[in-house]
Amino acid sequence: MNPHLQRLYELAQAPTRRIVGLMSGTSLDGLDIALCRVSGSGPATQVTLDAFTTIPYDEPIKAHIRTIFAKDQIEFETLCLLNPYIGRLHGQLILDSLRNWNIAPADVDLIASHGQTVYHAPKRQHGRPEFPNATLQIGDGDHVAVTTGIITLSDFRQKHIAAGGEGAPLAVYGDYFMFSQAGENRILLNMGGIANFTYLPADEDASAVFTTDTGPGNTLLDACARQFLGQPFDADGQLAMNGQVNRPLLNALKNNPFFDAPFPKTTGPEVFGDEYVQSAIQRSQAETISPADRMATLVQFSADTITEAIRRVLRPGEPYVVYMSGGGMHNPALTRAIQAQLPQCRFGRTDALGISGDAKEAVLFAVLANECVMGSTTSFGSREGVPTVSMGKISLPV
Ligand SMILES: Nc1ncnc2c1ncn2[C@@H]1O[C@H](COP(=O)(O)OP(=O)(O)OP(=O)(O)O)[C@@H](O)[C@H]1O
Ligand SMILES: CC(=O)N[C@H]1[C@@H]2OC[C@@H](O2)[C@@H](O)[C@@H]1O[C@H](C)C(=O)O
Repeated sequence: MNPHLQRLYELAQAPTRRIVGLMSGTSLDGLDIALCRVSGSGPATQVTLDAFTTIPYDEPIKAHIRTIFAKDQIEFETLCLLNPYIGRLHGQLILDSLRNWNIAPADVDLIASHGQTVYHAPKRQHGRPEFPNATLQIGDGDHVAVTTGIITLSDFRQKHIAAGGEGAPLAVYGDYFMFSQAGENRILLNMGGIANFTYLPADEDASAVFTTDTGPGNTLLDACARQFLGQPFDADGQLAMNGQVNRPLLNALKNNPFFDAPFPKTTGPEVFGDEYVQSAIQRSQAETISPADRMATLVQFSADTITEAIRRVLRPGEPYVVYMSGGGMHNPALTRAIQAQLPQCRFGRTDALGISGDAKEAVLFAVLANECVMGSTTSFGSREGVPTVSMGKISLPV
């Protein structure tokens, strides 16, 4: 028997698995690496986050990824080259981090690798009835496994699509297991490049639980910061807080059928990118507004679409707690605008629940890898978009 298959068999029976979860999201800011200990499975999952780091991508890497990222037309050679390149890069960054943490690679049981999303195309978006939902993550798991010598699970989203989902959001699987709490209505709000939230009702009814994207989180704010500040993001919302919301532009930005579509739904920078903003600016004749006003309006756009989505699940008179995660929780212009519109909710961060909001998505993939190895599949009822399925492909190091 292949000794790695034997190892997987033993891991599934061990009380705890040490899993490195990876996430590199739509912000292209870098690779999130979460060193986790995971025990149990399904709703009995317990996670301890032992270490976490974000390793920023250097500018040449960001530039390479941007040449193909969320674009309809690309140079095929670049896509082909980046697939193994990113896998090896991620493998190397894991080895560097383990060295910093004084952990030997042999003491890590599994890597759970999300890869880099380069294109996301649910049916609603591509509109071609003969084709299914589709999404593409690169950074092949075989390269991660061979570079590190650690069994690697990767490419989680394809199985979700194969089983009837859109390939995202997958957060529901981790959020329900880690954060559902009887007696408290919870909203887990993640503000990355794209924002999403998970609804966790106080009665813990799995069939009512779901995660949905709401639209842009930071992606348009970051593009505006690159253009006007020459910075990767508007640090602490400084530019936004010096501007005024331009109502005609805000209304033009909000005029998109995605926002009225039923939950759960997904989107990406393929829709909400530079061209989207340019078109809204032209339609609202906002060409001459200041950079600060543009940033303030984009922040309001993210905040309005997030809060309008969340309000659709709130029952009048009931208390809710919103636990924030993702880089957007560090932008006070965004968080204040959101809080002002949800007086029915108390706000905190997932840190208060034991998992840092910066690490939450990387931890999610460790949980998904654990589910795959443990063979557990929790039913979320018959809701479309949340199939009962395990996810991840297994790459062996030799
Ligand atoms: N101090 C700060 N002030 C303002 N914005 C910040 C700050 N810190 C982080 N951010 C925002 O957070 C972003 C990074 O967020 P995050 O790492 O959650 O994105 P991601 O993982 O790429 O997202 P996704 O969930 O879409 O995959 C930055 O690009 C920036 O917009
Ligand atoms: C296709 C893709 O990579 N989607 C990401 C992205 O980043 C946030 C949002 O859009 C979410 O749908 C998803 O990631 C999280 C981890 C998810 O699947 O839950």
